[in-house]
Amino acid sequence: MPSQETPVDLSSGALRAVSPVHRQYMRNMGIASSLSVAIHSSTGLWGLLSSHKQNADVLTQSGRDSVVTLVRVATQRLFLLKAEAAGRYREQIHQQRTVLAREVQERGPEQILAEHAAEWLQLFRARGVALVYRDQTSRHGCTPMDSQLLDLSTWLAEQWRELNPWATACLAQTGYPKSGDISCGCCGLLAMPLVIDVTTRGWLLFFRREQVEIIDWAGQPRKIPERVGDQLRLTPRQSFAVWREELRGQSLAWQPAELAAARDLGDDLAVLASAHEVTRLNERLESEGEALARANDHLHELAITDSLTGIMNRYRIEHLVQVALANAERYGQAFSLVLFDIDHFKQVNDSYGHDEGDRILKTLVNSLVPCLREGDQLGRWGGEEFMVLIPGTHLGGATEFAERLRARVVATDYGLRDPVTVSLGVTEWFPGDSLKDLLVRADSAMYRAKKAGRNQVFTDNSKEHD
Ligand SMILES: Nc1nc2c(ncn2[C@@H]2O[C@H](COP(=O)(O)OP(=O)(O)OP(=O)(O)O)[C@@H](O)[C@H]2O)c(=O)[nH]1
Repeated sequence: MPSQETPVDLSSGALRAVSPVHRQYMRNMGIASSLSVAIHSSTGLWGLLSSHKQNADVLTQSGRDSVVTLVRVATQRLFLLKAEAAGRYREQIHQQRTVLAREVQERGPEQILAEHAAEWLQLFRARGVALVYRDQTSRHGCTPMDSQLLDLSTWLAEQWRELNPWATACLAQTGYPKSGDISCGCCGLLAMPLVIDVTTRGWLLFFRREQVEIIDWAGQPRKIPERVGDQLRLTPRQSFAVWREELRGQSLAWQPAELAAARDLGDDLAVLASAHEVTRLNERLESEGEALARANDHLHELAITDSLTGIMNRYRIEHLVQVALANAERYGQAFSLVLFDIDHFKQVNDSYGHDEGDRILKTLVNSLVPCLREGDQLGRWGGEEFMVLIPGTHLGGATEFAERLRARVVATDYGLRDPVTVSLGVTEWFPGDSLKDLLVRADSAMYRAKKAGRNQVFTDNSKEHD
């Protein structure tokens, strides 16, 4: 045979020399003939059927072929059973995914896990399942504690950047530094990374407890090398006496089908989690938007309202007069203004106090509001001075209205010894008027009413005579 670097694969060779180690083994075991048939699965050597005989015996070709055929038939049956079991498992996982697909976005991943935990524990032959994301944990069954789960997921995120599941039957052998702190007895971990959004990662974690495995070998299976001269030689097993091996610190191994199932369920859970996040975010934005709109309305209301009397403030009534002016210029819509001021209000304050003065202001406003027609606008011009904008009304009608206001003020009971009266100035819009023109005329009319003895209505129609 030509010398070469790599050993020659003789697995399918029918006739080949028996290795010296095997001959030694046969001598050790006191056997003179042996027959071994390899069992291959799609992924490689799966097992070996081995039989021995004490006396030397030559198996005929047909005898050998029969044994090989029998092994093949049995192997096929075995793999068929395994494939059926895998099919049933896939079907169960498929059912779980169908259920998840029907989940509504109102339910968070924690709730979904809580509902399915029992089934998933059974499907994954696990003792505990946990979900870790956004520094929150939710767990079911036998799992490490919350702080340990957070620590474990941080470590996993550093170690495992892939989007496939990561699994071990023995956490202590993975290099996880805090595996000794985990006291729940779980040593097997299947961890599926969840991609919730660009920045948020989570973990779906399944835990298995230690499973002490006792294996009875036909003889010590490990071949121990022995030094012969300056060479190392393998010493094959010495007898068929049962050699018992006890495997500790390991969980059941995670099967490829279980890893695939964890990936499918994890992906579904991640999709549900991100859909849930989007729904929550929208709800929050909506309610924040509504709160903001309410706050804006409130601010606007505050900005245009007189805090003492609750009617419009000067800013607002002045704005409305400007709007009326623009409409009057464009469409010729008439309007009038009444400006009035409480007479000797300083005396009211001086005699009864400022609080009492405030009360008079409020009482006066309340008594006047019922006199207003729809469209009339009453505002506080400042201090004890008020303005009424009367749309669609000429000077005559506005003067009658002002007179009614005056009479109403006098007729109102303020609970004071002295009567409360107002002096009123009335003016009407004329084409070409500016806001200032209107205000000057209304003010001068009111001033003349004061001058004439107060508690009177005066008009300023000076423009009419211009
Ligand atoms: N209580 C109270 N008083 C106010 C308020 N705003 C203005 N005043 C008072 O109203 C009074 C107005 O006094 P003056 O401008 O001298 O006028 P008057 O006493 O009403 O006299 P005439 O206008 O000439 O009839 C002052 O004493 C102000 O302090 C207010 O919101 N509350």
